[in-house]
Amino acid sequence: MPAPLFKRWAPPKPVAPPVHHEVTKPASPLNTAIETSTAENSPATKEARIESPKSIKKPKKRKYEAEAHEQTEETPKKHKAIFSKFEKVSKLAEARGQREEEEPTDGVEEAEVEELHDLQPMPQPAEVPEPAFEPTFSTLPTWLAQPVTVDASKTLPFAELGVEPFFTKKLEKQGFEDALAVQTALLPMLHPGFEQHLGDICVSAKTGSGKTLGYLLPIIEALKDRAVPTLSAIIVVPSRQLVNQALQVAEELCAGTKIRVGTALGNVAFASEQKQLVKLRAQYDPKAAKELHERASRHFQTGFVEKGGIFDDLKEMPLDHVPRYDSCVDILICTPGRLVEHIENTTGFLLNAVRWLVIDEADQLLNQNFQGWATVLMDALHGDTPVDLMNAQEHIRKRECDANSIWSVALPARRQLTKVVLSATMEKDLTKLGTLKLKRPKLVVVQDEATETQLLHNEENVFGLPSTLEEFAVHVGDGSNKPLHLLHVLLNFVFPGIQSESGAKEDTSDSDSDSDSDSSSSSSSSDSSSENKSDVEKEVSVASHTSRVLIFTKSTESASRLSHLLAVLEPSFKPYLKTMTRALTADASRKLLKSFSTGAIKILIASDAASRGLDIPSITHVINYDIPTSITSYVHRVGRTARAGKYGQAWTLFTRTEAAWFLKQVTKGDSVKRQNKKVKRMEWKESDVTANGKKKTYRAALKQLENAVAGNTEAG
Ligand SMILES: Nc1ncnc2c1ncn2[C@@H]1O[C@H](COP(=O)(O)OP(=O)(O)OP(=O)(O)O)[C@@H](O)[C@H]1O
Repeated sequence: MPAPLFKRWAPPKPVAPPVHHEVTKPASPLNTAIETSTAENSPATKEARIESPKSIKKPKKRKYEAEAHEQTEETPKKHKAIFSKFEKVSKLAEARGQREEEEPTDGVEEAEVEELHDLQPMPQPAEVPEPAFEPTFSTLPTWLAQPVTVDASKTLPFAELGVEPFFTKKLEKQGFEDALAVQTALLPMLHPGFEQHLGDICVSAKTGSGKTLGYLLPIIEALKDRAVPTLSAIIVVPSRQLVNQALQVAEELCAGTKIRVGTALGNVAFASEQKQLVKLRAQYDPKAAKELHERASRHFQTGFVEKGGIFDDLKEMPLDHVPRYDSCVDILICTPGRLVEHIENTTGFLLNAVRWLVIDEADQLLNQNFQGWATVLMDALHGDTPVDLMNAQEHIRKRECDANSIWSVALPARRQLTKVVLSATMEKDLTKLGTLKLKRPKLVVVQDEATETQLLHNEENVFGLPSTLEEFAVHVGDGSNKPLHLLHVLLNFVFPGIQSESGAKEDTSDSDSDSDSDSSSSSSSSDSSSENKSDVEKEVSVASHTSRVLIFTKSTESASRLSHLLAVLEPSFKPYLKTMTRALTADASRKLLKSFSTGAIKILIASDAASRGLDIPSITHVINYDIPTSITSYVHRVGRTARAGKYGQAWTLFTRTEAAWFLKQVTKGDSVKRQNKKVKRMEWKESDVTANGKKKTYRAALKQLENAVAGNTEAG
């Protein structure tokens, strides 16, 4: 039972001096220390010390004073009042102590005494929980932080979006009934009308969501009645393949109009590409011809004459004629490198009439920025046209501006230029977007409703995957048998039911399922595989199979090696297996992709070069044989399947050393959003993939490959 408050503060009772204390003890420090230690060891003091360390000192001091008062008769008068008070208090404390000893306190009183305890913490109101920190600011500008969002499932008839019947009929013929989500957003923003956005547009929409038609359709509609070609739209894409792909979509839409679509991708000699883009003609203008000849002669005297420039062309002109340059195309689809070459070296290649600049796969293009293409392009677009190449309107504008005429302000604007920047992995990186000199930009984000808040309020880059995509991951140990694991996936999940020529096909029903939480998914997938097997005839040939698989490797060399190994491991694949390498000409790669989309080829092995934009709707499976090097690369690779609402599967083989990055960043990281779906882990025993002599065949195939690399003629 704790002692009452007052008692603890009361000094000890004055005691009668002991007999041997006749002589007053000097108050030496040593004695004080002894006294202190004695007092400290007494039970009362111990109790007080437990209650409060402060309460130890005061009574000791007072005890000493009381003793001193009793023992010394020469107490100064001025301390009398203090001593009398002290005595009163001591008596009071003593009386109370006695009373308490006589009347034992019950629990209620105890509680009351407890309340008087001065060192007990006062009862406090319950803590008000602080709301989690939510920043009310964003480091992003408003247009990036608050994008226009469109639900990925939204579709609308093209006619409702103001598309002319001429084009709606065409689209219907192609099987496009309704506009997809990204198109429902882009068409009104690019069509002239009250919903038109008078500024630039950035678009972030998943792979295979129909971005190409979304930007091409309004441009082609606007140019439909064009009679004389003028370079009005430039579409920049990162690879030759994508140039051809966009060209195909544009040509289908332009059929029946006079719109001319040109390309610049470096597949032909530069001089002939120049002739395809710009036409030189002679214009009768004696005054201008005289001036130009005078300037040309001054230049020829200095010796600094630009080869292939206007003075060079002047030499070819008849008397009193000046060179004039006309564009041969309305829409130019090009790679950035070739575009820069034309801007710098093709006389008369002018961008003064360009009304649309489209940059597709923008994140890749801006990350590479080879030859500083963005800066060169922006200078050409926003800079002044050289005087010799100005059109009539530009000449008038220049004259009025030079004369400081008030009419210069009344002249029509140079032209309305709209930039459309698109990607499935659009990065909110202002330093990169800054090079594009965007004016009044708007960001359009196409996403599933479920992920809306996550994507919008996240300043990090978050990329969505098509909702129709199913992902699988296979751990392949140290990777020494990776080709055999790939073969296992091909035989059992991509081409189920085929008759294996190697006779090495095993049954998946005895494949070991993952024992962790993903095991259900693993077994369910095995089930789906066996369902597939029952769907197709028991033993079908590769030729009649509907699956098409795109296999990604880390380089074109590994693609070639893998192609060789697969052909040896499973000879039935050989006629349907091809490799896409950089060495292929544009024509050869176009033919290859065509036979892949028609089904003449079933397995295409490629490097990352094929990961962007490649649109072959019939691809049913993507396999990452070599793990991608970044999340963006993963998103683009797997996005080659499950396009435009079709079902698709993506498989990734990962080794022990790759597991940490892949599982943490790709399968569980926050950067990839997959609508309550998970990457399914698939596991089987190593013996499953090496059984039936496959290991032996694999070793023989490796040996053959070694010989082939060494140039041994005996190699098969
Ligand atoms: N309105 C539509 N209805 C049905 N299919 C469409 C429609 N518009 C486009 N498609 C089809 O969708 C597929 C994907 O289109 P597209 O290549 O433009 O996608 P993308 O968004 O550019 O993809 P990526 O980011 O991978 O380049 C194409 O095969 C195209 O024919």
